[in-house]
Amino acid sequence: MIKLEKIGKSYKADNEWIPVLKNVEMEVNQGDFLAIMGPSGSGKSTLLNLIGFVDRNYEGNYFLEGNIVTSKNDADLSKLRNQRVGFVFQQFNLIETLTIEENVELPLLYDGWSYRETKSKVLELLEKLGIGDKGKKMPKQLSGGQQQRAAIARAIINNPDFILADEPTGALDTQTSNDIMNVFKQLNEEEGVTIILVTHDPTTVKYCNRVVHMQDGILTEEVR
Ligand SMILES: Nc1ncnc2c1ncn2[C@@H]1O[C@H](COP(=O)(O)OP(=O)(O)OP(=O)(O)O)[C@@H](O)[C@H]1O
Repeated sequence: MIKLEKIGKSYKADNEWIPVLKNVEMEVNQGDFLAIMGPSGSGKSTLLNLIGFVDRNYEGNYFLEGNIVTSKNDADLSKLRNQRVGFVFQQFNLIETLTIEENVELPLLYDGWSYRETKSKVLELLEKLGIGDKGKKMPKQLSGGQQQRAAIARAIINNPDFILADEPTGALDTQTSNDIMNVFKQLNEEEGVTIILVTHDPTTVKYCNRVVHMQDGILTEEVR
């Protein structure tokens, strides 16, 4: 599904180019639940942004379903981002001035759906994620775990090919972290949703079926 070949990326600091990703080779298959682990500053978020079509300044080749992504322009990349990827972040990143329902329906509206069509789809998904009664609330009125469920709903509402989750349990207590990881696990096992998770937390890794480690921009896969 995703294939990265010899990916390299550097940032310029004080007139010097600092390599952040070095010759990264990676394949992600449909249905994988993959963890990316590694110390702070090792390049995990840089890699995630590249996989999520946020960044296109890198060396090497990126293939999605066998098609090369590397040479696409910004407009094509933003279309891919809207249709193919769901993002989940540590701080939830819900829009504070919109209700939960409105937050979750946004990706559908961007995709050209009418308000009338989105309603039942949003309500069904909120119900499935255990926050069916929270649709009319504002994000601030929900607990961290409930907000993350809403963010997951927003990430999967338009059936993306894969979810990119950047430390999605980093702001949650242990019990709520486990609840959220179980939501991901259920989506992965029951609906075949492909998930790529950046995490510092070894306890979240037991939910994943593959683990890769990033160290100074070099990616290696753990043999399990
Ligand atoms: N826009 C940028 N300009 C310059 N340097 C950057 C930029 N973004 C990231 N870096 C540098 O690239 C390196 C990798 O950063 P990245 O955010 O990918 O690491 P990370 O593994 O995700 O870290 P963390 O776990 O702390 O989020 C760091 O040294 C960082 O300072």
